[in-house]
Amino acid sequence: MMDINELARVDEDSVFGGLAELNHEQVVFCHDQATGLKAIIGIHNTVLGPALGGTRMWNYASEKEALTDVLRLSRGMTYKAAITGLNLGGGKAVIIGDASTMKTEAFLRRFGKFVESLNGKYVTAEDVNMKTRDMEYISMETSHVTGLPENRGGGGDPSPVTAFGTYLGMKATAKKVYGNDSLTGKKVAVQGVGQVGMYLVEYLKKENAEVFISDINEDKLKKVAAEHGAKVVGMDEIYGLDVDIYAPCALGATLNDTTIERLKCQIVAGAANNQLKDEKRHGYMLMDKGITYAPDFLINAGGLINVYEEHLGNYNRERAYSTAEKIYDTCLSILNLSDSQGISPQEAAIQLAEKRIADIGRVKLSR
Ligand SMILES: NC(=O)c1ccc[n+]([C@@H]2O[C@H](COP(=O)([O-])OP(=O)(O)OC[C@H]3O[C@@H](n4cnc5c(N)ncnc54)[C@H](O)[C@@H]3O)[C@@H](O)[C@H]2O)c1
Repeated sequence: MMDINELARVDEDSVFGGLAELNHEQVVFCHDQATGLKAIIGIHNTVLGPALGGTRMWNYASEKEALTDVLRLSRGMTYKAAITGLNLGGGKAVIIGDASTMKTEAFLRRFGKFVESLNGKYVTAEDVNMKTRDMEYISMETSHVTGLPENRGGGGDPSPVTAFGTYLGMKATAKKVYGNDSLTGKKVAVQGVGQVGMYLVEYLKKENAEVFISDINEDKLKKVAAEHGAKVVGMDEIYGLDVDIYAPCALGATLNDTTIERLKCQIVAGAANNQLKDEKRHGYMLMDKGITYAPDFLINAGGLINVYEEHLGNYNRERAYSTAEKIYDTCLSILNLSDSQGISPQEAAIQLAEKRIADIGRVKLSR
């Protein structure tokens, strides 16, 4: 299989090149003149189950950029579900446009009709710029939707479960690196104190870690600093801090040539998706610096676990937390595999995920 970073180099005009190289099953282009809807649904793999993944609405600079995003994101969902032991495939949708002006009821319901036309092969949920209210409109046209509000039988905000899983992944990595998983007295730099970051800070402070935070949003910084006694640092300063753990909880690609050079930590463990700018190269660059990386798609899987619980029916938050607890053991076994095989933790995680898909795929074909 081609390295994900090769995707950007696939022939500009070759849509099928991108699909074939990342092994996508199907990509659906949705267009509706009346509402102005332009969406792409990427179905990467459905061997383990229906392709569940959120819908992201973004003002993409080009259609090519939107396609690249949906291909990368849907592939990530396949691995996230597989490594977490869920019976789900990987999918994602992107809607091209301005979320602040275009999301009318008709627009969202038209998108719901497209989701419905796939007969459950793709199940949607929230992602960037999509809220539980939007899911309610989508649900008026399709039952293949999760992330509904709690008063509609849904699982509500998945962020606390994501933060819990990330915290356990961080502890498992500490166990591997320091021989015990206590974070007491450890210095942890949390980049981004949004929905996930603020809950993560709460877990860390409860365990008496020393927490440093950065964010572009001054109000969030003030609130989290006041509530949990975290120390505010500059947006750029966070990379060079003398800390034990760096937890990226804002955007992707913050682990790159420039930032890795500056890191002084022994562990990177955070919730952001696609933290490694170049999955392969930067995974190994961290290893060469002696920094242990907790694979992002594994330790941030709490949110997917939460919507999976909802998808199964009779949503039960306790069950979601108890499934998320398994992230600790899975993370440790991946770090051990990475050690024994001399490969990066990200590569080890992808290997394990692909093995589960292959094994279960054979079971499904057997008589
Ligand atoms: N919410 C979930 O359940 C969930 C699940 C899996 C993965 N994730 C990933 O975790 C990350 C955080 O998700 P969230 O739901 O907390 O999002 P959010 O939008 O609530 O929080 C992100 C925070 O990062 C801040 N930020 C943006 N750029 C920054 C920068 N350069 N430096 C410092 N802070 C910056 C924002 O101001 C915001 O407060 C995202 O990458 C998301 O894809 C979230």
